[in-house]
Amino acid sequence: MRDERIITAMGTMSGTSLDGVDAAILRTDGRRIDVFGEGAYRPYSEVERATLRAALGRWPGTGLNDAARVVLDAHTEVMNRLGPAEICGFHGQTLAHDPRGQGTHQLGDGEELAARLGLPVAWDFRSEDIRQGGEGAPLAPVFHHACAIWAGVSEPVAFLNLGGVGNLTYVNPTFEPENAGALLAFDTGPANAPLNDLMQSRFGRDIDVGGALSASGVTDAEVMAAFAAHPYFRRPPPKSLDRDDFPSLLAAVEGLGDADAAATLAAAAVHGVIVGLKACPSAPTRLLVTGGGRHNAALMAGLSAGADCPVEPVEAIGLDGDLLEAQAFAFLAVRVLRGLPNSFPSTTGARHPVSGGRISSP
Ligand SMILES: Nc1ncnc2c1ncn2[C@@H]1O[C@H](COP(=O)(O)OP(=O)(O)OP(=O)(O)O)[C@@H](O)[C@H]1O
Ligand SMILES: CC(=O)N[C@H]1[C@@H]2OC[C@@H](O2)[C@@H](O)[C@@H]1O[C@H](C)C(=O)O
Repeated sequence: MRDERIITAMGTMSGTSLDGVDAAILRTDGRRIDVFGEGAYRPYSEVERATLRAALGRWPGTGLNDAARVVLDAHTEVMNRLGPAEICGFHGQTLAHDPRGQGTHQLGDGEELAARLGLPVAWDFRSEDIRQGGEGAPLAPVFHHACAIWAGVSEPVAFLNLGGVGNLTYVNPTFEPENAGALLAFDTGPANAPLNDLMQSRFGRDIDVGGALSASGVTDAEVMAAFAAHPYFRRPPPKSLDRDDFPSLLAAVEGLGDADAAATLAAAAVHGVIVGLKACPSAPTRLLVTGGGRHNAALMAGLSAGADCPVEPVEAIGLDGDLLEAQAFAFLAVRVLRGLPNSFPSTTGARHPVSGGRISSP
């Protein structure tokens, strides 16, 4: 008999921005969201961030003990602040992502985390999808679908996560996620990562707060034209990216003044989304933005100018854009537990729906 009990799950996400770990509680049966619980955030310290930054691009077995300890300590700390929960979804820290080559690498040992927390931990969410021919990302789409249902959305909408990388999910809530036409998902292009890198190299700061610098500059047409010609934008979805897949973008703005460089990087992030919207099976009725980039006024203004539908933060339908990805991994953990698929041919390109993930018990 199908297990339909609603259980309390905790999820965590430490994204490509390397800012810190988000954690959140969610009650679900793995199909529908029952109720959202509390959330917590544990920023990485400067020293921890430097350790993780130095590990970017590295694969397992390459002497990552210090970085692994940073990931586990930060997760244990933030997860101990929340609870109780019956299972944890642990995404880990993505260090490298090369789905057609070496695979994907999320640093963090779920077995050790389970022992530390005394709770079952679902982890390693992406590798099985890649083994089944998928991109291994994005994985939040099935959760976006559940969010649309939870919010009572009845028309097709698009969710856009503006993290280090951008990812877009088209949701038609009239179909269940496993049915054709319900979902289309893909990474749109670089989002905040190049902007953060620019702020770091020019000002020693982490982010362009509010998008103030980006909003004060002028987009460089030549850099944009070269960026827009990148073959990624001609590739049909599903498709995914690594954090640093567009190294030439940062190099291209080197000769520009600070404001124009920032404006150009923001315009580049917007470009990927506008191209992506055109790939949707039907025009979304609204673009619901989650992730830190929704706080960047230049990104939001660029999206509003370029999209053919209203652009709003996910708060417009009652969701919390700071916690959505952590909540997603709580939801995905319960789906792993119940053997429900977390990815589909239309979200990652896998040959068939894949549950993925593994569960380690304490
Ligand atoms: N107030 C703000 N103003 C401007 N930008 C912001 C603000 N707050 C956050 N950001 C941007 O959002 C980023 C963090 O977003 P988020 O936490 O969604 O990304 P992530 O989870 O690390 O990445 P990903 O979704 O790619 O895994 C920051 O690094 C910064 O660039
Ligand atoms: C490999 C990896 O960690 N990818 C992340 C990253 O951050 C945004 C984008 O690139 C997305 O593909 C994915 O995260 C979200 C949570 C996802 O899997 O849905």
